[in-house]
Order: sequence, then structure tokens, then C-alpha cells
Amino acid sequence: MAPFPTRAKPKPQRPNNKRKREDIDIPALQSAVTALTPGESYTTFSSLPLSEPTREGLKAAHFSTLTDIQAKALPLAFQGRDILGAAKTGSGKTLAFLVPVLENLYRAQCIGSDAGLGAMIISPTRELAIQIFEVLRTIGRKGHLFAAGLVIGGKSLKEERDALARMNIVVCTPGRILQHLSQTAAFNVENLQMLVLDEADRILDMGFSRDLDAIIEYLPPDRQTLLFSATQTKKVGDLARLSLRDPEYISVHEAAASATPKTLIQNYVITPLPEKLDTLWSFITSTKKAKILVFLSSGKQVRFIFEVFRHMQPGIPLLHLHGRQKQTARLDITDRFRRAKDSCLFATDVVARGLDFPAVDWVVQVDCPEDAETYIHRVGRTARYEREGRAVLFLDPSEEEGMLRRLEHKKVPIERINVRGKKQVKIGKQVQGMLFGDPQLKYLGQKAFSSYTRSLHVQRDKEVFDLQKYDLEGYASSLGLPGAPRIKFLKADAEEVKRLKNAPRKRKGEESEESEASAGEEDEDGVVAKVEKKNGVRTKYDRMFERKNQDVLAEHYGKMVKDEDDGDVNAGRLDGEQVGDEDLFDVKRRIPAGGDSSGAEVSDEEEEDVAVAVAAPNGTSRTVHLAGAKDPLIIDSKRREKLLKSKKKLLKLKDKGSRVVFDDEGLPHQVYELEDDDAFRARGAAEDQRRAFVDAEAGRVAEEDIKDKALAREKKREKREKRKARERAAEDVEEGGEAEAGGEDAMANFLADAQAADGSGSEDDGEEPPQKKAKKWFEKDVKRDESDDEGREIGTFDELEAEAAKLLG
Ligand SMILES: Nc1ncnc2c1ncn2[C@@H]1O[C@H](COP(=O)(O)OP(=O)(O)OP(=O)(O)O)[C@@H](O)[C@H]1O
Repeated sequence: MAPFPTRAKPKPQRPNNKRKREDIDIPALQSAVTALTPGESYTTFSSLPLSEPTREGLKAAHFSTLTDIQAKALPLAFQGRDILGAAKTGSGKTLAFLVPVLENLYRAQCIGSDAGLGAMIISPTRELAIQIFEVLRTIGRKGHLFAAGLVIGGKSLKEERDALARMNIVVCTPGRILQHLSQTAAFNVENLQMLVLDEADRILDMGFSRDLDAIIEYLPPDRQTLLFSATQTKKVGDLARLSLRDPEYISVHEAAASATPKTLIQNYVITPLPEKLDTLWSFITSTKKAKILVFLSSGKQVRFIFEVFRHMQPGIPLLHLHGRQKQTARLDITDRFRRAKDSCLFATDVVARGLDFPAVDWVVQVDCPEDAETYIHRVGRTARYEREGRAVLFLDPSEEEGMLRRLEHKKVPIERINVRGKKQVKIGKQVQGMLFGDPQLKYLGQKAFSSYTRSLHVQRDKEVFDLQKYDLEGYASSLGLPGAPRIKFLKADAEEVKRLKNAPRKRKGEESEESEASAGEEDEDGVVAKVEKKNGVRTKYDRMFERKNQDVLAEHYGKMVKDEDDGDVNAGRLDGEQVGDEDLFDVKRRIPAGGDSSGAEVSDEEEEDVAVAVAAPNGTSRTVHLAGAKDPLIIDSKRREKLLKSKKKLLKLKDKGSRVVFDDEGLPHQVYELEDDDAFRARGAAEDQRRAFVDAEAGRVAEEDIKDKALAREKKREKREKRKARERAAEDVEEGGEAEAGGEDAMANFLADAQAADGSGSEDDGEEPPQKKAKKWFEKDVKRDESDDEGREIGTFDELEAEAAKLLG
């Protein structure tokens, strides 16, 4: 995303009286700010010394009462103090730094292109940067003259560069702004007065730390720094890195009993890895009238589950979002989910932090979050700003103990619930069938498996994530895969390769054949995964499944095999044998020793089979003589080579025999034998006989036709009746379903609390009363936007930029 062009059109000269009013305002404002007493209980925006444009902007956006974090942070921030702000998710941290940005720059009159960049707001994700920019636009649109822009990539560097030169406020992501700092000469940050890090702990952590350190190098040390996050840390090292000056630590939940909003109900269910998909499906289909956000650990998982569920039509609109989608698509999806009433969004942690989706009813964490902080941010997408919400975490039995300990340590109140056995639907067979018919989906499934396994492997917290404890084989089969793709980084896998290398030749041959159809892939991180044969008995279905997908996957295997010279990934070569000419000429029957290359000397027995002879291996083609075939077969392509292995196909090339019938004495006759001439003449003239024959046949055909038509009518009637019966049944189910659906009511049906499931109470004992959906705030938002022309929703990037151009400058 590029910045919007500031002052795209020359602004009309502002009336003198307005300029004058600003001149008068500033000293008065400054003294009112100096007189502020931090720690005093300010409750409304109107009780604070604000410039007229900010006051108007807040009023137009219907912000009047201060939230806790705002009441504590604003006075200090106005007075230029550095702040470390920690407050629960959805508690209004965005305004706690945006209002000071507008006010402090306003008082410093850091306006216009000559003033240079006054404030830099850094966000870890593009989505969040866009959201922050929109809030800035909303509260700044009533008369502020700042030039503000977004620098998050997605546009050419040149476009961004030109706009950056004129900006007073920039909202950006770390990587992109660093690129400009190091490459754009005209980007002047000497006057920078404020640096804001939203989701500061994330930006300070490993993934971004190098970028951030480099950014800091470019910025003047004499500036105000504001850090905000729901999971803020006070690490001394971080404070030193940012050269904070006597920072004020504001934590509005340190003393609170929980780190998450009071209005959030949090539960977890123990669901072994192989049952996760069933549980998720059962959950979604019993919670159709709700807005659900489902977190998964990788983009591949997101895509796979989205595709599979979409085909199965759960009865609720599905969306999916991950970091590998194009920026415009991501923006479109977040926007659609924002506006949706009932919808289910599958997403990675790209939406875990900061995003303010209105009225989310459920946050479902299918894959366990990497730590308690991520958990807190994920669940924070619901129950925002005093609204209600519910969150459910799926835990594999091996994750339970470790994760619960971490959550307890972070003051997260979470209770166990169980899935009602009756409501748990098993979808394994259906998914398997789907993958069978759709090789691309199968490929996606393999990718999902390997990226999930890899995500477990790279987790730092081994106490929670112990790869050896997961039932990966069961998980693969729950994804509809015929076997678990074998992952190279697993120790077990290395041992398996060793075992195969040392195994007797015959056995190895069998194994290599089995794994042939389902070789692996290389995922984005360079992890080579390989499909392993399923343990135990392989069914005919397994073989069909693998055959069906061979061709499609071959391309992907090819990619992978290129990088693999150890041969173990090369289909069918687990035994380490080199693929040479010998293999190229591998045929069903070889010529017995002594046979020459032109006329094969094969035994009768072999001839009975689809016997084959060979020509010289002189390069590209050779000739093969088939027993029973008139012409020799030229083998000049892999396809033809393959043909030699198929008895059925070879039979087609052989001469067809002629059909005979046997009389009572067992003598063979042709099916249509010519009649004796005299006998024929004795029956009358040839023409009469022909006509009689035609008439008789026509009569017979007419009779059959009547019967056929009657049969067709009967079948049609039966079909109609069946369809009607199905429709009636569906209506009944729908009526029943609707009666029990409805957000939490439906969910109450699906999930039972631990007590009930343990048999210590009735099924509904201890169940929370049905929650009313807290739509008030959302509805109010919508209303506000409809009535207020300037505040209408922005649909696309271009619109956003066009709007931005009208705004602040
Ligand atoms: N003073 C206020 N009055 C009414 N609503 C507010 C106020 N401040 C913020 N909100 C609303 O509360 C919601 C959450 O605010 P915001 O996104 O700033 O939360 P946050 O603390 O940054 O959350 P997160 O930690 O998830 O990033 C938004 O919808 C915002 O419009």
C-alpha cells in the first residue's frame, strides 16, 4: 500500500479568521496542557485540552467517554512523556496514541511539507496499519491540515517516495519504512517528534528486532516514544534500545484479576489431533448464525480447510485470509468479514493482533497458539470495548498441561468443556472421497500436513509442543491423505531412511513401489517432505487413490527431486538403485537368454501371455513384437513404454478373434452362417422375404419402444418422488436446526460443560444462559456511517487513498 498523495489538489486559500484562530489557540492550549495533572480522573474527551479540529473529529465519530487507558495515557502523552502502555485487547489503545499524535504536532505546528515528518506510527502488519490510518482519518477529518500517509508496500517505491517527502504523519510497517529510510534521500526525519509502536512487544521481538534497530538508527534521539500493546513488557533491554527517557509505565490491567476482558467467556476442549477437523466441522455446522473467527497455524492449513469445508457447504458463508494472499484480496476479505453478520473466517495470526472486527461472536483456536501472549491477542478479536464474546481453544491431550500452565501464569481464566458426543460428526470419509476426486486438493492436503508439522517442529516451547507425542499418522488420515507425508527434519524419518537402506532388497522394492505414488514436496521453507506409505494393510482404495494422483503430483515431485540427490525422494528408488538404461527397458517379460534382438524366441507359455521382444537400446526408440499382433510395436516414448506394462492395453493391439457358436454336437459355427441356397429359395422370392423380415423387425422394435417408454416414465416418477422426499426431509431438518440454531443457543447444544459430560449433572447443568449478541456498538457504527457522508466505509485501496487525499491536508 502506498501513501496517499497529500495535497493532491491545490487547496483554496483558507479564510484569514481561521488562521488567526489557530494562532490564538496554540499558546492557550499549551498552557492548559502544562496545567494538566496526570493521575487525576479525567472521564471525557471534553475535559481535556484539545484543539478544535480534534474535538470536532472525536465528536463526529461519537467518541465522548474516555476508556481507562485513554484517561491515564492522554495527559502524560500531551505533556511529552514517553509511555509504555498496556491495556486489555479492545480497550481503546489506538486513540490513546493517535489523539496525542494529532495534538502534539498541532501544538508544535508541524504542518505542511516544509515541516517534514513529525510522527511515525509503526504497526507489525499491513492490515493493522490500514486500520490505524482509518481511525486517524476519522478523527482528523474535521479541519486538521496534516499530510498523512500509509507506507506498507504494494505500490512502487517511487510513488511512495514522492509522497513521503511531503508527509507529516506516516503509518507504516517496519520493513517498508526501513527501505525508504535507507534508499530515499529526500525522506527527511530530522524533525521527527514522535515515534509510536503499536503492538510494541511484537515489533520488539525477534522477527522485527533487526529492522527496528536499524530504523532507530535513522531517527533523532530527542523525540517522544509511545509503546502500546495488550501484552506489554518492561524489558530493560528494549527500553535501552529505544532510548526511552524516564518512561511512564501505564498498565490498566496489572492489578486486574484477568488479562482478558471480563465480558469474554473462555473455554477449551481436548480434541486429539486426528479429531480436530471433525470437531471444527461439527462446531461450525451447529453455530451457523454467528460471526466466527478460526485461527490456524499456517496459510496452507487455512487454504486446505477453507477449500474442503467450502465443498461441503456448511450453511454459513466462509472466508479465508493468510499472509500469502495479494494485498488487495486481504483488504477485501477483512472488509467483507467486518461487514458480515454471519460468517466464518479461517485465518492465520496475520489477524491476531489489533484488528477491530465488529461483533465477532466466537474466536476458535484450532491450532494451539505459540504462547500465552498470542492466545490473548487472538481471543481479543471478540468481546471488544465492553461487548460480549466467546472463545474456544482446541488442545491436543499432549498440549493441555503445558498450555494451561502458561495461560494461568498470564491470568487467563479458562475452563474445560467437552464436545457432545451426539453432535460430533465424522467427516474423514467425505474428505478422503473429495481428495480422491481432486488431486489438487490432495496436494493442498499434503502441504497443509507438512506445514502444520513444521510449525510444531519450530515451536520454541517444547514443553507444550512435543512433536513425538502427536498422532501424525491419524492426523494425515483425518485430512483425507492415504498416509502421513514424511518430513525430513524428523529424527524418526532419518532412522526410517537408514532402515530402508539396510533392508533386504525384495522388501525395499515393495516399499518403494508403495511410496511411489505419493512422493513428497518441498515446502516454502525448504523443508522436504515425503509421503510415507501407510502402516498396515493397504486397500485397493489406497492404490486407486495413489494412481489417480500420480500424474498431477509428478510435476511437484519433479521440483523436489531436483534438489534431492540422495534418491530417497525419487519415486520408486528408495533402494538407492541408479535409474539407468536397464530400467528404461524394464518390460513385463524379458527375452530368455539366447534370444536375438529381432525375432524373439519365447516359449509358448510366454507367448500366451502378452509376450514381448526387444530391439537394441540405441537411444530413443526400439521395436517390440507382441505375440498375436500383426505389426511390431515401436517404443519411442515413455507413454508407449508404460503401455508395455498394461496387459489390458496390449490386448487391444492384438488381432481380435472371431466369435463362434457351438451346436448340440459341440461343433463350432460362425455366428452368421450362410444358409443353403435351395432351402432359401423354397421359402419364396427374395424381395418378399426381405419385406417380411423388415416388417417383423419393425413390429418388434415398436413393441420394445412402448415398453421402454413405459419404463422411462416409471423411472422418472420414482426419481421425482425420491427428490420430493429428500426435500421434505431437508425442510424438517432445517426447521429443527433453526429452532436450535442462533449463535450461542446452537453452541450450547454442541458443547457441554465438563461437569455435564462427566455425568455429574444434567446436560444443561452449569451451562451459561444463552448470550445475547452484543450488536449495539456495531449497529451504532453502521448508523453513524450511513448518516454521515464523510464517514462512509472505504471499500478499496484506491478509495482509501482518494479519501485520504481529502483529509488531513
Ligand atoms: N473512548 C471510546 N469510546 C467508545 N468507543 C471506543 C473508545 N475508544 C475506543 N473505542 C472503540 O473500542 C474498540 C477497540 O479499540 P481499539 O481497537 O483501539 O482497541 P485496542 O486496545 O487497540 O485493542 P487491541 O489490543 O486488540 O489492539 C474500537 O471499536 C474503538 O472504536
